[in-house]
Amino acid sequence: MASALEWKNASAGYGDTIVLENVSLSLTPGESVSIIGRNGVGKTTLLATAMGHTTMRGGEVLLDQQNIATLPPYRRALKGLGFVPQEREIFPSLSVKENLEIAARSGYWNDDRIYALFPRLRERLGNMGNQLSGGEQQMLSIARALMTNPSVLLMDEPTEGLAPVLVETLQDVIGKLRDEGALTIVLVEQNSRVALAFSPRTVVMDKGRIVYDGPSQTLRDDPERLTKLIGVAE
Ligand SMILES: Nc1ncnc2c1ncn2[C@@H]1O[C@H](COP(=O)(O)OP(=O)(O)OP(=O)(O)O)[C@@H](O)[C@H]1O
Repeated sequence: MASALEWKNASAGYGDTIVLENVSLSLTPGESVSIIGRNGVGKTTLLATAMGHTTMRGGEVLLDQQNIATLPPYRRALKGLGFVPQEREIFPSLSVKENLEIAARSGYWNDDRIYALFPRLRERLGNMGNQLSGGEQQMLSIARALMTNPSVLLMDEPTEGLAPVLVETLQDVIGKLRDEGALTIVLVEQNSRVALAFSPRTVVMDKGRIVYDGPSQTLRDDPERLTKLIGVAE
């Protein structure tokens, strides 16, 4: 099947530093994949390279089979790449409603669908971005990306720093997104339990390369192998 998003022999980094080395990864439309790996192996850089926030040294990034590697980030967003950054980056002096409105583009995701998915945000519509808990900020960051009606959603460690109960809420939300089936989703996740539960396919990165790309079940069934791959038992 044709790919929705593909990194093709992608090498990329920051200035003279190369972080990603010849990475190839392809997702079919509607597919979800989890990316795991220890700190600093290049998971964020993989997403940043799709978004155009790194210096590419070779290879291509294809969205709907079109090479987007030379486009600036905003053009990639307009073409259907949605991004939920690790830092959340919501606007602190805009209300929840304004944070959502500023991103809105017509399509499947509208106010009603967003509030059905995130009832909590409906209750906080008038709150400013800086008057939200960490969990609410994370929800707003995902909601804002959805309001752009992307075809591919890249999420960078959405559960980071959240209390266990909020991790569960968020897991429910991203599970619903996955089950709707229309979105292609790349989830970068430190929490390997969350990552392996989220998608049937998991990619493990190490030192800027892909060292495993296969069923999540295989890693769930073989904790020893998982530990070897990511160096942490969870
Ligand atoms: N803006 C930047 N400028 C220079 N080097 C960077 C920059 N961002 C990341 N790096 C370096 O690139 C390498 C990969 O970092 P990256 O953030 O992609 O890893 P990661 O797997 O997402 O880690 P973590 O799980 O800690 O977020 C690291 O060595 C990091 O120091």
